[in-house]
Amino acid sequence: MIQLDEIPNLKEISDSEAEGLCARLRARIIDAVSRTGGHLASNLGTVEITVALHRVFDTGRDRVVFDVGHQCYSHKILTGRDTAMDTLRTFGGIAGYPKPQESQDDAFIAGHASNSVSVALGMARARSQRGEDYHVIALIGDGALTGGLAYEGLSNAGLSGEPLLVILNDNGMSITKNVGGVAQHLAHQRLKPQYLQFKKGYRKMMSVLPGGPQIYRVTHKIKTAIKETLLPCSMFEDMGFIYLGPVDGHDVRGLTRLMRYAKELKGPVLLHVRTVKGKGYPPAEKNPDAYHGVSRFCVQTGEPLQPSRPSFSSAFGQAVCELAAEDGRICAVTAAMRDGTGLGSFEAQFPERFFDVGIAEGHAVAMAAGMAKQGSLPIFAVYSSFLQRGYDMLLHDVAILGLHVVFGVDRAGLVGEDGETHHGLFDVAYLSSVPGMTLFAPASFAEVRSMLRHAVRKVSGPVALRYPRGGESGYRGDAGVEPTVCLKVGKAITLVTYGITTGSVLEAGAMLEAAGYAPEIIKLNRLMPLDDEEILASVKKTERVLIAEECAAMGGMGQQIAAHMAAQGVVPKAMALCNTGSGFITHGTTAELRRLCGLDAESLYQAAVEVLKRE
Ligand SMILES: Cc1ncc(C[n+]2csc(CCOP(=O)(O)OP(=O)(O)O)c2C)c(N)n1
Ligand SMILES: CC(=O)[C@@H](O)[C@H](O)COP(=O)(O)O
Ligand SMILES: [Mg+2]
Repeated sequence: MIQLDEIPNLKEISDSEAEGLCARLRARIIDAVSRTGGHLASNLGTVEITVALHRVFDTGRDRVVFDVGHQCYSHKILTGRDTAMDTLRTFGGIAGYPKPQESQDDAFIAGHASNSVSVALGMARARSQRGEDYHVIALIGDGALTGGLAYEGLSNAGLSGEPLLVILNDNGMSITKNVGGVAQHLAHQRLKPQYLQFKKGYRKMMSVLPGGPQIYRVTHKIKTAIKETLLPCSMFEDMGFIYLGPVDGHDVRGLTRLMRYAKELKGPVLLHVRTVKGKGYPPAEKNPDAYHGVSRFCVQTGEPLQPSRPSFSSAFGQAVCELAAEDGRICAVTAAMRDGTGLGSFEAQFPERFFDVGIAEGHAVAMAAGMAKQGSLPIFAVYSSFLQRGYDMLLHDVAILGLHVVFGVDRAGLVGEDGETHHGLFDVAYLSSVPGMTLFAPASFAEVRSMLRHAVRKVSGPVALRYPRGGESGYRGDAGVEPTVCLKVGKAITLVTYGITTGSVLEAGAMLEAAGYAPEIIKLNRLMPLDDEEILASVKKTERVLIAEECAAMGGMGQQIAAHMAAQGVVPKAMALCNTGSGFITHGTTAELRRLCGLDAESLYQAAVEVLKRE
């Protein structure tokens, strides 16, 4: 029996050993994720695909590009990280996505969907250009295939002539049930097992018969002509791929043979496999959406060990429902993140006004622009890091016409265990660069409600609220929608903040008070258009300022306010800009990451004391 921490050369194991290995991998994933949390259902669904991949390819040399990468746990275990799985997504532990810095077997980073074919084709082109010899594989899910970027890659790869294997893992699910015409097209693809077997045998026979290759070329042309005229073929074949499938994605024997066959084909191949998301763990098979991303849970019952808590997302979703009940123009848009953005109750109450566009954020923004132009009032709830995909549409489709589209920018700031690809650190910069954009930063559930009401009813043009993952932290007020509010009058130093950082700044203010300083605390409610009159007046009084925010330094409010101060001739004796800096931030708990970035109360207190000491 193969032990996971002593994986032999997988090229030499037998089919039955491979099946036994799959069972142990599945048990290990359930055990490890039950204790650390992470992505469960997608990893259970890709065990056989991953074992077959490792039986056929050498991932230290061949390049496997995971799409989204949330399904990489089997791969990590098979590449020497079984023990490390106990540190999954913890600060200093292994990441929940592939990371080249972690292992030579991790070909590329991952986290955002639909890029894998493009990245893989790039690798294949570099291989050809450099005259090197290794295989390139992309593993992409049917959900990721609802993202337009995937078609850009497929369209270019199909006719590239580059040997490249795209494995399409089709489980009918994105996070929730998959949507759109692509899902329907995939469902229409039927397995032609006899045809597949015949094709393989015929090709093999022709490769050994005298004159066989010439005969094969002629008959292949005839076959293709017949297929293209008489038989429906998959869009992938039309794009230029050799299409294999769909086949059973849990038959590790068959998958191994097919991948060995595909490996020998000299061109772009698409292997379409059918899997069950959550395979092998009944609670996850029954509810793959609920077990897509999980916190720690009891293996026996499948129940989470921590109760779910109220969140900014649920506050947002509830506020949208209240507004929609009063205004029939309001509709809600999601890009495959219905539950993560709190829109589940909206879909239940207003199904005809709910639009899940799949993993297609750029399309979502452009569609919302079209809706707004024609009199609807679209509210697009989207994660900050995913909205990066729609930046051009924000400018081109929404802002130039000044259309009233409302954006619920969720997961703004540090998100925690998802790490670099998912932290929402750039939205302050990219949203405040959009002409005409109104940008609010609610710091409490109550402010989500009041700011959203204002955004829907009183603001014209593009308007966004940015709010964090999870719940409130230390501040529960409702400062309304005035640009700024003074939370505490003082004279020693001006502390400026907004959003989730308000809690830590209030704590740091109390620590300063206890140390004999009297800080003045001003909270920004509205970031854009910037109105910092109250801040400048305060800095003129205190002559010292610290601006704390949970976003990247570049393009943050600290830089914008500092520039405005300078332009107004307000020059403080000392200033500190506290933010997440100019790099990417690793994974860990948000508390650990805030300490790492100096955005926890103690760090902010120390930074303020430094400012106070400077003459
Ligand atoms: C650009 C982008 N938008 C949204 C997400 C959130 N997300 C992560 S996994 C997922 C569903 C992926 O579905 P699929 O590719 O079919 O993989 P499966 O989980 O079914 O294995 C989504 C929407 C993302 N990672 N990237
Ligand atoms: C893989 C992916 O992108 C999503 O599953 C993401 O991890 C969800 O993040 P939340 O847990 O913050 O909803
Ligand atoms: Mg899927």
